[in-house]
Formats: sequence, structure tokens, C-alpha cells
Amino acid sequence: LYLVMNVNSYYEDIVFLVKGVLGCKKNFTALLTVHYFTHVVVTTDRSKVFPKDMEAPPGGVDDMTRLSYLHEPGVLQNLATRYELNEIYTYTGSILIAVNPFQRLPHLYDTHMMEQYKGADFGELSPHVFAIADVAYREMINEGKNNSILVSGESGAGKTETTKMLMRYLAHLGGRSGVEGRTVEQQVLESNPVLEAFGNAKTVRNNNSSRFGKFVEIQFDKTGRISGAAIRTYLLERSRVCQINTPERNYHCFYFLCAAPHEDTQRYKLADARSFHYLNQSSCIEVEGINDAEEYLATRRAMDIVGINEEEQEAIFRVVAAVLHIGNINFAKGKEVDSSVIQDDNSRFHLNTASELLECDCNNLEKALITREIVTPEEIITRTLDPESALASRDALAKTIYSRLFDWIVEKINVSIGQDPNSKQLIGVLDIYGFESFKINSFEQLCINYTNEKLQQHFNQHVFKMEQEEYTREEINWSYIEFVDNQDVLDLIEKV
Ligand SMILES: Nc1ncnc2c1ncn2[C@@H]1O[C@H](COP(=O)(O)OP(=O)(O)OP(=O)(O)O)[C@@H](O)[C@H]1O
Repeated sequence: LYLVMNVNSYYEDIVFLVKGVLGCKKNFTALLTVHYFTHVVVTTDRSKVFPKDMEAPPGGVDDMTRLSYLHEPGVLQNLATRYELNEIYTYTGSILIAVNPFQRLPHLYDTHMMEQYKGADFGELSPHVFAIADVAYREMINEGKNNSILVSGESGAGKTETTKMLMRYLAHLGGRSGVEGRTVEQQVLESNPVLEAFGNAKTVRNNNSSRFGKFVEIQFDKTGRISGAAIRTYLLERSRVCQINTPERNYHCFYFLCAAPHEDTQRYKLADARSFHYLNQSSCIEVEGINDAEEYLATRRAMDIVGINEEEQEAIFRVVAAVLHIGNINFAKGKEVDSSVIQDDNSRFHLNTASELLECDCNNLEKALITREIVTPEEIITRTLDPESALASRDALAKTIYSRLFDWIVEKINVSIGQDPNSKQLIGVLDIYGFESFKINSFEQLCINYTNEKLQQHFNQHVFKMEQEEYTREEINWSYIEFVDNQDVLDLIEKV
């Protein structure tokens, strides 16, 4: 198991390192380096300052296990120093820390660079995401065992970009030349735009934030060539389909479709994105750097490439449009207590259009929205719903349809990429969103945080156990390292 930790680069106020002590009476007066270039003199409490490694090279160290003081400011200072020199990668032992450069650095990822890392000993060259992929691949070949690379970090830290680079490098190592048609590795890489159109959205932190977790399994044959692949997705953020706030957006595909050529929008009876409730709850409709009309065509092309045919594409976009129409169906109070009716002609138009697009009977759809069936051992009881409950059932339907569409697309991509039933070796790359804590947290956050906690636990055990075994083997005198162990939290959730 390898870990790539992605870090955002915009923290400004956390590096407080003592540059030199000016006086030390009651309080601690120290010359501090704030945000690595501005120097200020402040008086502060002794407990708030940390010693600086005066012997560290001016450009920082490329493996942080070599730092004399391993405290948080020291680690951040080292990352910041290297970042200033455009060195975005740093090791901590076998863990790779990647700081988001927020700019394209093509020279870091070209073929020449890939060739350099091919077969090089770990640690011999500068830290790089290719080195992690290389060692995972070589261990798999030499020891015949499966390997996984875990890419973690908060939203916008660069996990998806890192995953793409890992895949590109693995495709470079295990790719086949001269194979007719599109190769497995090409198809895996080319599936990204499709997954992003349906699973990514603009958030506060990231204009192209993945709202699902992804585990890509690359399968290899005995000779180390890629023989198949599978993409597994987790925890698609369903709530986004119905609820968004400024400055966020819903999933990209909704805006792409509203900006499609006229003949397509006409077929799906679509209008401006601003006229749909699921989109206009946020004032953000357009995003700088994303041309929705062009992206619509690009998504269609990407679908062609991954084997989603014209008829299937039509069906997919019909469902996307139907979700938008469902969101515009409103309800008014019915004559009976706790009942509701379709609000007006406008809502009826959207109800009829949604049922046309979904190819279902519009009376049945209406009934499904304004009533609830309760199944008891004796009979099925049908209860009417008040307008508020009807809205909730409308949103639940939209979320379910959308998440099933997403799963269907993933399944379709998997069928077209093809898995190798005889494969004995694989490398898995896990790109999963990190811990989340908002003002208001829902069940989705609990699931996401639980998953991360579980991964963290697995990693802690793996790393600490490995280290301790090594110390014992080398007969090093060591004492147990204290670390935050949240096993109690996991036990609590798992036993509920
Ligand atoms: N190695 C890199 N080179 C160039 N740009 C990068 C790199 N890593 C990240 N970025 C930039 O940062 C943006 C956010 O990165 P990315 O989408 O990979 O984050 P993420 O951690 O997957 O976020 P989320 O969890 O929200 O999906 C990218 O769109 C890209 O502009």
C-alpha cells in the first residue's frame, strides 16, 4: 500500500518558525517568519513557538524524515520552501506529499520524465508521483502480489490530477504498442471526461470537484502488460441533484445539456439553465474556464470513444433532461386533508415532459409523486401526501434516477473496457474525497468521514506495524510512537 497525500497550497498563516530569539524575559520574544518571506517581530507565549532546524539546507529536504524537528510548522516550512522552488513533491519515508501547483507543469509529466523513473530505485531521483507508481508496479511484478495506491487529501488538493498521472504512468509501463483499436489503458484514461461530466461539479473550493469516490483496478497479465481494468465508484453525492447554494453548481452535465445545440435542447424541451429549479437555487450558472456548449460536444465524443453508442447517449441525456423537468413540478394543497395536486399548467407541462422522456405513463408518475404506498403483511395501503411530502418524494425520485444513471454509465464503461477474468495481478488506485466538516453535516458526511477514518486506520496499522517490524529486525532500541487512534469511533459506528 502506498500513500500519496495531496495538500492545498493556499494556507497563509500557519508557518510560525523561530528565526532568532531577540530576548527572553517573561514572554517569549522571537523573530518569526510568517508565510516564509515576511519577517516580523512578535511577542508570544513560549508554547506557541517551535524550534527551527538551523542545519537544514536552504532549499529544504526532499525526505522529511531527515528533518531534525518533525513538528507541524517544520513540515509546512519545508513544503513551502520547496514549493517556492517549484518542487511540488516531497517524501516522508515512503509516503509522497504533493502540493497543488495550481498551474500546468508539463515538463514534470512528459514521456522523457516517465522514462527516467522507469526502474529507478525509490529515492534515487527527486520525489515524484511516477516513483510511487513505479515501485508499486515493480513490487507487483517481482513479488507477484497486488498493490494499492491510496490518494488522499481535502477537496481541491489535487487527488484527481494525481490519480490521472498515476494511471498515465502505469499505462506507459504496461501499455501495448501496435494493438488494433483502442487499448484498455487508453479507454481507462478516456473514461475520465465522461465520469467528470456526470460526477463532478463546481464547489466553493474546486471548479471541477469529484463528488464521488473512485477505485480503479488495473489488471496485468503474467508478462506485466495491462490486460483489463475496472472502475468502481462510491458515495456519489446525491443531495447535490436537488439542493445547491451559491457559489456552487449542480453536476456539470445539466449545464452542458442546457447549452447543447438547438435541435438537441428542442428534443428534450429544455430552456435556459436559469429556468430550472435544480439549477437556479444557486446564482452560479456559468463557470470561468468551462464552456458548457463545447463540453457537451466533448462529452458526446468521449462517450463514443468509451463505447456508449448513439442510442444509449440519447437515452442518457433524456434521463438528465427528465430530472430537470421533475424538479419543476410543484404541488398545491388538495381538497382532502393531507393531500396534494399538481400546482398549475406549468407544473403539468413538466410532469408530462418528464414522463415522455422517461417513457412512462404520466398518470402513474403523478400518482407516485402525490401518494405513498405502505406495504403491510395483510395489504397495501395507499396514503395521500401533503404538498411538502410530495416535494420530498419528487426530490427523492430525482436523486434515485440520477444516481442509478451514474451507476449505469460506470457499468457501461466497465463492460466496454473489459475485465480480464484470468488476471492474477492488479494495482488499485483509490481517489476518495477526504474528511468533510460543514456548518450543517448530513448522513453523507458521516459516510465520507467514516470511510476516511477506516482508511486512516488501515494505513496507520500498516505503516506502524511495518516500521516496528523493521526496528525489531534491525535490533534498534525504540519506544512506542503515540498516535491518535480513533478505533473507538469506528467500533461505535460499526456496532450500531
Ligand atoms: N499536479 C497538478 N498539476 C497542475 N494542476 C494541478 C495539479 N494538481 C491539481 N491541480 C489543479 O487543481 C485543481 C483541483 O485538483 P483536483 O480536481 O485534482 O482536486 P481533488 O483533490 O480531486 O478535489 P475534489 O476532492 O474536490 O475532487 C485542478 O483542476 C487543477 O487545476
